[in-house]
Amino acid sequence: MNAERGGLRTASRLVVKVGSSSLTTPQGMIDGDRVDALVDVLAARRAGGTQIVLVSSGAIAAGLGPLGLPTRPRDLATQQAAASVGQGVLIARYTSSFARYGLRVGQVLLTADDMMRRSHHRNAQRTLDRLLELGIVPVVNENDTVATDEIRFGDNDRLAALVTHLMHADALLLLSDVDALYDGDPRRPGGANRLTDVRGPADLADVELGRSGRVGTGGMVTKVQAARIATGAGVPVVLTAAAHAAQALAGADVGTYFHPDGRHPGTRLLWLAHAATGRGRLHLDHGAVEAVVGRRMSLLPAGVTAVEGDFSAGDPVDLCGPHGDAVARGLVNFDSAEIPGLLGRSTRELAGSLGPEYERELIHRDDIVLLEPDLSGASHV
Ligand SMILES: Nc1ncnc2c1ncn2[C@@H]1O[C@H](COP(=O)(O)OP(=O)(O)O)[C@@H](O)[C@H]1O
Ligand SMILES: N[C@@H](CCC(=O)OP(=O)(O)O)C(=O)O
Repeated sequence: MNAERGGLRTASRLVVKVGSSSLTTPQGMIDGDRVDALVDVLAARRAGGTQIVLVSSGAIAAGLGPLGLPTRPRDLATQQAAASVGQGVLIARYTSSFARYGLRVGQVLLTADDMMRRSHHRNAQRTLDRLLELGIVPVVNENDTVATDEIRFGDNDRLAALVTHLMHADALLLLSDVDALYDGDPRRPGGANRLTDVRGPADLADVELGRSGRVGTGGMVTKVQAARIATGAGVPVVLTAAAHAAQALAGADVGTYFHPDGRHPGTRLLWLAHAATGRGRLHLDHGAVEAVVGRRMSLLPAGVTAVEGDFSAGDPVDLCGPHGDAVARGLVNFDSAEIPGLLGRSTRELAGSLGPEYERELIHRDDIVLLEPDLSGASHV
């Protein structure tokens, strides 16, 4: 075992995320044996005093069988109906499985909004902290039944990374039906090579990130995004198969180890960077892009040429350059309906005609993160 992987053995707070494919049968039923096998590993670790937050997918997949659906539905309403049925079945199974060890579980359903808005975020953190203090194993999933297409995570990989950061966990374990990240989809003929370590984006340059299997949603793209969120916040990540969970937690050389890069960005900007996409778009002229991206200044109405979308003050919006590409994301100070009347005007002029409350930036510099133009949507925070 190398010293770095040993950190998983000594971690006192862990987030473990398990994907749908590791918990359900091809017929859309919970695979009780696999749930028990995972719980055996987690309960053993709990007995050693480690606090564990379990982020579990599988609600939609577990709802397919009971609803008589042969495959995962494509439309959101049926997915939500399946999740509504499946989440109950899933949590019941975890409850009885952990009860074999005298452990209780607490169901925590979160939305992207809960991760993004400061007050919700604090609330989620307090609840999870309290559950851990009480010796409960929180079982987290996205609140699929209320999430809409625009604001949902859809996969639980990024949600798990944000929970890791929120809870100041020492490590994140991502469990899937594949035993590691490979340089290409291992299902493809010809085979692929396992990556044992990822130290930064350069190690991923030649990796083909394929789509998900039958019941999962994110595939490797969201797992790598999740790993970047967590490692960017200074937390190591191991990606491996659920069957290797015990070895991974013992620090053995299984799966792929994503090394932390040591930076600890503020929680708020981390949510902003990795929240669901902006609720609207502000189009900036060259000068405004230079000010916001180049000099890290606040965004003033004078540099905005157009606004798109229907959003409220406090919502995240994407800031687009003259070619339409999103270069930054920020929490806007005005409703979308108010903004057209402010565009191109100086704050002094606005204050003179509309009142002193308009003498402010559209987005304050402290509420802006810059976006990387790559697959991750991750940012320089
Ligand atoms: N480069 C890659 N390395 C490993 N697995 C990959 C890669 N590209 C695509 N995959 C596929 O991603 C799948 C796991 O993603 P997904 O089905 O979303 O899992 P989960 O339900 O566990 O979240 C694997 O079954 C694998 O075939
Ligand atoms: N919240 C959803 C997660 C969807 C999903 O398939 O996620 P994953 O298996 O982690 O790719 C569910 O419980 O079905």
